[in-house]
Amino acid sequence: MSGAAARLIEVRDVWQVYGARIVLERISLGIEAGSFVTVVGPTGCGKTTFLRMLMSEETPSHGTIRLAGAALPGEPTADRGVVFQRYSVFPHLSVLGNVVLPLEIAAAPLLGRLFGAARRRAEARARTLLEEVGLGHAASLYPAQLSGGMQQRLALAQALILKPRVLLLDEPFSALDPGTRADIHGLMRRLWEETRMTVVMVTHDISEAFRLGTRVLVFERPEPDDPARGARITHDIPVRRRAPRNGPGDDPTAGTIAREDGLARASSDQMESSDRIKML
Ligand SMILES: Nc1ncnc2c1ncn2[C@@H]1O[C@H](COP(=O)(O)OP(=O)(O)OP(=O)(O)O)[C@@H](O)[C@H]1O
Repeated sequence: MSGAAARLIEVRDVWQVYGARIVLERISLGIEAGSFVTVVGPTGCGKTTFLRMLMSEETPSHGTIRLAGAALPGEPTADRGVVFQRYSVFPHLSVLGNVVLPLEIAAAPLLGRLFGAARRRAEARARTLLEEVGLGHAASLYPAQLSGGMQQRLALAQALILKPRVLLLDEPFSALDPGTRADIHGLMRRLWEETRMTVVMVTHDISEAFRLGTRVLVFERPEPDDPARGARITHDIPVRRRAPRNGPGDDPTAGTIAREDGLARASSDQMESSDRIKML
């Protein structure tokens, strides 16, 4: 398959303008099916705005976004799952109920409920996924009874139950403590490897961006104080991993990340940029 044919998302000359303020300008890129793209950049540079456009929660002021060769639908669709930093799950539903709900809405959009055998099938599917994300024991609990890490595992399960082609993540792990975050990184990579879905993740954490991503995009405003200049993609960095020591079943998040050789040569500029971002 040629590179162009494998592109699932095609962004062409996208701008986003709010009143007199240009937030994003000249954003063009292709995202290959199965890639894990991470987006970093200073606060307020338009990362979430970019993600919201991929979700169809916002329309670009200018330019086009295509998904699988067709114009992006005008509203969010089940083939694009999403997880936010917080509040992705419904507090009044049990853990199981939260994961069954997307199946109910997809199968019975008017009632939003399934009954009898259809409900049992949906619950069995949800329980399997809950086991996969490490929440098999927590199916009858409510979100308020879960730790932050468990809530984000639940949010991932809820986003994955409809098997989206694209998973959009907006700082999903940033509120977690470092140990919990490391665990969920392992889970995220395993889910990504198993499903081969395409992931676009916004993060403030540059080491997380390189640990999880196959490609890191840096958004930056060339003139931060000039409202007439929006952010652009200033660096587009492929990431490759060294093989794990004991084979592919080993720790998928082992921190052995290296840049593509060609880019390593140009990386001092990029590291300066990365350091700047880290400090913001
Ligand atoms: N609907 C809107 N109307 C007006 N301005 C908006 C709107 N949405 C976002 N903005 C502005 O666009 C800019 C970019 O916001 P965005 O949330 O995309 O940035 P970000 O890079 O995700 O920031 P952070 O890293 O702090 O989360 C901000 O100045 C924000 O105030």
